[in-house]
Amino acid sequence: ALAATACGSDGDSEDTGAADGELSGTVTYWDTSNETEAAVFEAVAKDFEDRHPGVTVDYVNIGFDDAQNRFKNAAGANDAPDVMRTEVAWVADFASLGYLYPLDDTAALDDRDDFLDEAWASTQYDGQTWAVPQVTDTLALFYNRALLDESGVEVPTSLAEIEESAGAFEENGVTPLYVRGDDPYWFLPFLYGEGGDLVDAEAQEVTIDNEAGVAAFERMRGLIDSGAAITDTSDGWENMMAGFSGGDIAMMVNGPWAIADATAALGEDLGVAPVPAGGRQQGSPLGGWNYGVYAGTPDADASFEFVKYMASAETQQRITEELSLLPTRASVYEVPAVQDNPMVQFFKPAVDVAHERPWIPEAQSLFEPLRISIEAMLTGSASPEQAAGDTGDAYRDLLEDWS
Ligand SMILES: C[C@H]1O[C@H](O[C@H]2[C@H](O)[C@@H](O)[C@@H](O[C@H]3[C@H](O)[C@@H](O)[C@@H](O[C@H]4[C@H](O)[C@@H](O)[C@@H](O)O[C@@H]4CO)O[C@@H]3CO)O[C@@H]2CO)[C@H](O)[C@H](O)[C@@H]1N[C@H]1C[C@@H](CO)[C@H](O)[C@@H](O)[C@@H]1O
Repeated sequence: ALAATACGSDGDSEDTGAADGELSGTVTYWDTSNETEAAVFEAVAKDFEDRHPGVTVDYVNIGFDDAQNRFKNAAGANDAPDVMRTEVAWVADFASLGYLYPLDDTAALDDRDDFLDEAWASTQYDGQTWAVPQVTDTLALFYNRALLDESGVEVPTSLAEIEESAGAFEENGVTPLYVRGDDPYWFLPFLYGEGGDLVDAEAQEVTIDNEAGVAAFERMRGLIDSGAAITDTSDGWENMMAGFSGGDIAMMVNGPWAIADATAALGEDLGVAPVPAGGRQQGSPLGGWNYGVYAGTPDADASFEFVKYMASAETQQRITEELSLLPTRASVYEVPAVQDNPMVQFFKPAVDVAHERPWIPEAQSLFEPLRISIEAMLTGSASPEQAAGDTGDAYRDLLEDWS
């Protein structure tokens, strides 16, 4: 039975025909966070029950791989979770399919002006708000201070400097850099570093196979051929974290979701810096996550109040204090405990200059063809030029009448 009274954040309650202040129902929340993050996100989600004894929170961690398809399959079968951790590039996709609840006039959207512009942008589609921001992120260079000091290497600011450092590291049996070859997101700093991009959404033009795009594939290929970087076409996350945590690899490119594990392994030896520049400039992608409400959620008021609680300044502060993930509310960056967090001090300015992607429904579908082309290049079945060209051809198939 649904008896729901929406309680505003200041405790007043509009009676929606139920016992005063009583919110009831079940909220199933699908989370994609990694193992270390999940411990915190589950505890935070379950604490909602203390505030609303009539509500049961069913926290389900489904991991990241295939999460997008799993939600779409579940929604297509009208069997989706009430609230879904929605990656910034999934919002337009899910909304265009009618799978998300429009949140503009619901309790889920509280103090909307407090959200960072770059986080808010990914929640908008076709003039409406389809999700509420959770965390924002970008990629950075994680390095092991002890290994750099032992080899007398300064923190590199460019891929060329990383190639130059290979000799010094080799003398200590250390590999300079790990670059993921199994996750196309990790290709973006190479692409932006050459002044390129996947597409030009304004001009409706595919640009991955232009001169800058080809240069990016060549830059990645060259870094690996030089011996300065190692990579894999599968199990990249596990291999990267094991090598970096174990001291075999001096540097890795990664995001805030890796801070907790990297800090546990390296402690004070962990340093972070901007991703190294390519041949033209330095650039890193903007990523992140939002809360989406399933369009067919049966206990809508409970789902809205759950999202309002999870995206609240109080909850965001707790998540940053426990995991060093980046808040999406400006007010949370004013809290001393957040201001004093060295990881926030580094990543917030990095996010402010990160490269935004076009929030169009097709945006998320550009990565799989890129992943396939990168794998072909790394396994030697495609030259950098062929890899760029194959990706461009795949994009033109996906994006009808784009040039
Ligand atoms: C190929 C995939 O391309 C896209 O994904 C992009 C994504 O759009 C980009 O924004 C970016 O995401 C960042 C993210 O912003 C950043 O926060 C971080 O996330 C952390 C969490 O922080 C951390 O908590 C934890 O969760 O761990 C997370 C993961 O680290 O890192 C993410 C990048 O990993 O990069 C993604 C590309 O990977 C598609 O959306 C699909 O996912 C597609 N895969 C499917 C394609 C299907 C066939 O079409 C195939 O059948 C299926 O089997 C495949 O699954």
